[in-house]
Amino acid sequence: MAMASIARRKAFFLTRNLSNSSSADAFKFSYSLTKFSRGFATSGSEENDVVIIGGGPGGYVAAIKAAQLGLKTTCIEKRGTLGGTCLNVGCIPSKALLHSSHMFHEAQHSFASHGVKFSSVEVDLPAMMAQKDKAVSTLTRVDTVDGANTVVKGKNIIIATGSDVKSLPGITIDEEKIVSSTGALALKKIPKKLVVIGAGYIGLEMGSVWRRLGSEVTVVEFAPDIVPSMDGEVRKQFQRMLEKQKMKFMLKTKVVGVDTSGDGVKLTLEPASGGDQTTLEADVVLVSAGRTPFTAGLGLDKIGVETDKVGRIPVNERFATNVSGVFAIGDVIPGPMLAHKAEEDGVACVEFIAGKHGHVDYDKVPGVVYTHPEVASVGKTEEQVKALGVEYRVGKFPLLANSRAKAIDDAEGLVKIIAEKETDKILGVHIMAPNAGELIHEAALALTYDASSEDIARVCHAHPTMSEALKEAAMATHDKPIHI
Ligand SMILES: Cc1cc2nc3c(=O)[nH]c(=O)nc-3n(C[C@H](O)[C@H](O)[C@H](O)COP(=O)(O)OP(=O)(O)OC[C@H]3O[C@@H](n4cnc5c(N)ncnc54)[C@H](O)[C@@H]3O)c2cc1C
Ligand SMILES: NC(=O)c1ccc[n+]([C@@H]2O[C@H](COP(=O)([O-])OP(=O)(O)OC[C@H]3O[C@@H](n4cnc5c(N)ncnc54)[C@H](O)[C@@H]3O)[C@@H](O)[C@H]2O)c1
Repeated sequence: MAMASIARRKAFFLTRNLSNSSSADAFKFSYSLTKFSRGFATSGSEENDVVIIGGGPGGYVAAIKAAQLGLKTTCIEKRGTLGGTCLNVGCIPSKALLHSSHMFHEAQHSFASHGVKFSSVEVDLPAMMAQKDKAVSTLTRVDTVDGANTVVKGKNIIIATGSDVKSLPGITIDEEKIVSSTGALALKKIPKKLVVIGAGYIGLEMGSVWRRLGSEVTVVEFAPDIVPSMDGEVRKQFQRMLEKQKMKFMLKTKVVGVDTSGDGVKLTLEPASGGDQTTLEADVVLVSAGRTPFTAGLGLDKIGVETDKVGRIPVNERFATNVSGVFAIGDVIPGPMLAHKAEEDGVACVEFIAGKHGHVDYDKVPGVVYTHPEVASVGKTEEQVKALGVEYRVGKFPLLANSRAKAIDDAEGLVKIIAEKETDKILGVHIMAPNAGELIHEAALALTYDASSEDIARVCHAHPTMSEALKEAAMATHDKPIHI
């Protein structure tokens, strides 16, 4: 039993494996604790202004913000470390492996053309995993303290319990042969054949990691397209690029059975619309068909907090649930399941609790797939704009015409801007580029301030940078680009 505190931040964090107490009040939990930091924690019957359940990007950010606003705050986390899914088994370890595997791939396939030669290059998987673990552990600071049981009370409760992998009927995740993202981040050897179920964020990122390290990767996707939420034109180029990297796709296909009785796994597949079955063999199968809100053990029904048919907790614009004093944020509520969105929820939620104003615009939350090149977007896709019946213009600029991308010989991709025809207001920006996840924020800022494509085009951009591709695409939207 442990307590974690981030003393310099003044919020108070408890980490302990929490299960619902037998009490009818679902939010009275017992803890072993107690050591308090800077007067922001509570003890025994002392009441907090805010109690936050879950120490992921939603919960811990809400806790820090609440403490900054002078609210007496306790954040309860059942893991031994803060950071939630994102830091422990999500964003950070996956980006560490994406980076390491990209370096290996570059060393194998690109260094020689830059005049960097060596006789051989090999993967040291334990060292790669150790580097990933170091990235995680240096970000999860925890001081643990044992103590006696107590009850934590709060005037306001924020549920920030996140999400868990969505299981598929008839497929049991054992984290060895059939893995979730958590298992895929910690494989002990490189699988010869990896089958990925679901061509979404996790499938394409983790599929890329293992493909670069040498696995044959086949992605089975139920929908007709990969990453169904992505702009159609960008998605087509993205798929072609992944296929060039030798990732195989079986679209409009569903997995209807798995047999793990032999050495590997035998999958039975069927067209999504029904038809003849086929089989596929794998050493490891990654289940990445989405994530589901996690509220197990909270006893929400006991206090009457409603959930929708997929288990999410509906909230209003102030993040309030249907029960007074109970709020919810992050993956457990509707909206994109992204760490930065959970953080924004957390900040806005406690601002409301503190009597201030908060705001999160889900239409302007950037999304990034951290493959190589990365694919990032903010705002609407062309399909969404069309469906709204808005008249629009599209401006595009290929990376092939960008001097920085050419200089570093990494010029696959494009910038695409969609703007309202009448006003030139930017409605959506989609970027496929090596560093698209960084480039997208200029577009996010532009959308937030209702900028026009001309506004971006008239900003002086440093040369040579890939950001110039955004400027040129903006020029192409309302006028003409210079360099094509
Ligand atoms: C492999 C992978 C890669 C990802 N990569 C990215 C990325 O690159 N960028 C991005 O934006 N998003 C990414 N995500 C998504 C991101 O991790 C989530 O959107 C984010 O973590 C949600 O934050 P949260 O605070 O809502 O929930 P979580 O991070 O899930 O945190 C919830 C916390 O609550 C705790 N908890 C649950 N129940 C209780 C309880 N009863 N008592 C106490 N504590 C409890 C859990 O232990 C957990 O630590 C990734 C996800 C995965 C799986
Ligand atoms: N870079 C990032 O920001 C990042 C990285 C990883 C995860 N995440 C977050 O984590 C969440 C979960 O990721 P994910 O990749 O599991 O989900 P996802 O929603 O991104 O993709 C799931 C894919 O699986 C497909 N699918 C669903 N059921 C299927 C079935 N039975 N057979 C075959 N395909 C099926 C869906 O059509 C979809 O394309 C995402 O929503 C994302 O927000 C974000």
